[in-house]
Amino acid sequence: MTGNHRGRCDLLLLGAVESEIFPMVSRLARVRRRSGPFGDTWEGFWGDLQVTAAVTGIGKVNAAGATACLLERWAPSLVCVVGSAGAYSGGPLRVGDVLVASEVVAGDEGVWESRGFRSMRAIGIPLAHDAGKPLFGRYPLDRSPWYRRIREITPVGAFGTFHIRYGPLLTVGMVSGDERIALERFSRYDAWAEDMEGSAVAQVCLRYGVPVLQCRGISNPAGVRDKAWWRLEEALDHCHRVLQRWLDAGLPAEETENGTEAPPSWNGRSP
Ligand SMILES: O=C(O)c1cccc(C(=O)CC[C@H]2O[C@@H](n3cnc4c(=O)[nH]cnc43)[C@H](O)[C@@H]2O)c1
Repeated sequence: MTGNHRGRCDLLLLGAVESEIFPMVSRLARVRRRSGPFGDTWEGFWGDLQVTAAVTGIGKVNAAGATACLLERWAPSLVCVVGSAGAYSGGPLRVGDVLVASEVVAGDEGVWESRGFRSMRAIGIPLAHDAGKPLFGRYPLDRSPWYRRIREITPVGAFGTFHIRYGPLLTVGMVSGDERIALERFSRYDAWAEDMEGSAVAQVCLRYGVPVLQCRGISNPAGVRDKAWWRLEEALDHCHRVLQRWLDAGLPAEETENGTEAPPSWNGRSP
């Protein structure tokens, strides 16, 4: 089915490529596929939760375009990004671990001079605003009730054979191509891992006032291009297991004394 469908969902699940969302789509009930301007969506149910899943394509432009288009059409209560990431060796993550982003950092914006880089903050130009406060490319994801809830459902530490950690994720347009670049990014941005979509999705969600969670399995050490070191399938499987635990626990409904609370807008603010 194609067209300009508009609807609503509790959860919008986004991955850059099909393998990042298909295992979750296959676990939904009553799945229905629809074509849209940014590719196909899959609508289904996880218990009572109405879930829409979509593939954004790789990189920030694909991710931002798809996110804006999907938010317009589906008005989700919550967005969740799943996928893989490369871990910086100076941080606590190892291949197979799962990183839940406490903040996502835009790693490409700023000024590149012969003597080094200057951040958006250093040049005084914000990339977005949250409740009137300028944001220069670091988007906190740890202030929503959903983030607090998932920390309770899946606390830091061992989860079967791997570890779950909560920490900063850097988004880059160009993957770290060797260990020197990875080390430089680790020191400059104070992030534990890198991906290619996270900050773009967060920035668009911020503009729409929709909260977002981001969960990535570590597929490789950042800066290592030799695929013999990569464990992509394992990383995605671990990421999906964590997401499944959240969904089984009833995300994204926010239970309160009075029943289900209206979702707060971005960053835990009230609408
Ligand atoms: O060919 C390479 O050297 C290479 C190195 C790292 C990643 C790629 C990709 O094409 C994967 C991009 C895809 O996966 C996420 N991802 C996974 N690991 C990393 C990483 O180390 N650095 C940045 N992104 C990574 C990313 O979000 C994309 O969706 C190729």
